[in-house]
Amino acid sequence: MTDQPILAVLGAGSWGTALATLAARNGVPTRLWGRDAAALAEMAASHRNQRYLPDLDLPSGLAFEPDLAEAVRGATTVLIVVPSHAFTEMLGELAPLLGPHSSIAWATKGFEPGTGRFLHELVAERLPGRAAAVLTGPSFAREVAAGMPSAVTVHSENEAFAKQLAHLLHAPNFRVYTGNDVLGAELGGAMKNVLAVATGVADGMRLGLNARAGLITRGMNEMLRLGVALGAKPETLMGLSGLGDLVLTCTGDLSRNRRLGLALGQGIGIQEAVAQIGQVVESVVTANEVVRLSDKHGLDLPISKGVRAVLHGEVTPVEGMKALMAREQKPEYPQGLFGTH
Ligand SMILES: NC(=O)C1=CN([C@@H]2O[C@H](COP(=O)(O)OP(=O)(O)OC[C@H]3O[C@@H](n4cnc5c(N)ncnc54)[C@H](O)[C@@H]3O)[C@@H](O)[C@H]2O)C=CC1
Ligand SMILES: O=C(CO)COP(=O)(O)O
Repeated sequence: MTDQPILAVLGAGSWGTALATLAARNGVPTRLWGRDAAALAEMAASHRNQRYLPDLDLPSGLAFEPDLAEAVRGATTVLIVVPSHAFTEMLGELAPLLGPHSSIAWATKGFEPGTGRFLHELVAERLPGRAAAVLTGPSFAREVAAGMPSAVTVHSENEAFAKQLAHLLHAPNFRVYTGNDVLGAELGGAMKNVLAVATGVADGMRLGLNARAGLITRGMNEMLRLGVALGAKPETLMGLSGLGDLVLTCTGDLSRNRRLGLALGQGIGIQEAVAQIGQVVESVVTANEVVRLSDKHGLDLPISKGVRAVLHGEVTPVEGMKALMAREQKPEYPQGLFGTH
């Protein structure tokens, strides 16, 4: 790491564009790469990301680079913000292009589809020996772009890198905390997308505010049980990356995952709902991976399982909600809050 940071942001959707804008506004030389060269050229000409964040003025200090090799050349930090289904491929493309001093961060939320592997595991395997960090927390791109107050967190085993990345992005209305629990931070950010579908479904079916609060709380219980089984710190799960993002995504109609649930609860089919949203809806793949992980660890996560079953058309939203309510009566915490007693 040098004293002169250069940031490359990979992924020119709503979140990549918002994060690149924050860094550029902080005076950090920042390049935004996307796979659509025409869209980047249009952004450079108009200083707008018309498709994803049409109201945001893109700062003049932000460079748009369609060539991946050029985008990452000499970058001190490469921040990946592509959808989780594209993450492995992105790492493969990056591996031969990165200079020795580039650290890696990601703001993607999810797992590797089909394997349930965490993104930090993929980074360690494909880009070994580099400082690595995840940026996550409750942050709708649209609100961040509008300059509305937000708080997020950066987790890394490398404390210096966590602080450095936080510093690049921290701004008067964008508080960036730091921590060292990468797995816990990733788990919360991924699982909340699945749980947001559940509350969306209930709200779409007009089941009421009690149902929503019950689902959020029992969803938090699922996050804690899976997280602790995998080695996450409970405080991470109770923080911005877990509880914080769970509350945001389960209650905020800007959430695409919640909107998917709302549509399903209103009887709209999944393909039509995803097409209407027109952006990444991570729960569609993440639900499979949460169930895969919980099965592997012998845990029963009924809400996450129900969401997966509804997304696959195996049960209707009505059947899914009935099944949750029909479960056996039991203590709220049979093994203590964190499964330890
Ligand atoms: N939008 C938000 O408020 C937030 C999003 N995130 C996460 O950031 C990640 C990206 O999401 P958004 O920017 O919101 O998505 P988006 O739907 O706004 O944009 C997706 C972007 O990814 C690009 N893309 C799709 N497939 C690709 C591929 N194979 N290779 C390279 N680029 C590809 C698209 O061209 C587009 O530019 C997701 O994991 C999401 O959960 C995290 C926090 C906030
Ligand atoms: O991760 C997010 C906010 O923190 C964005 O949520 P959605 O992907 O559901 O829109």
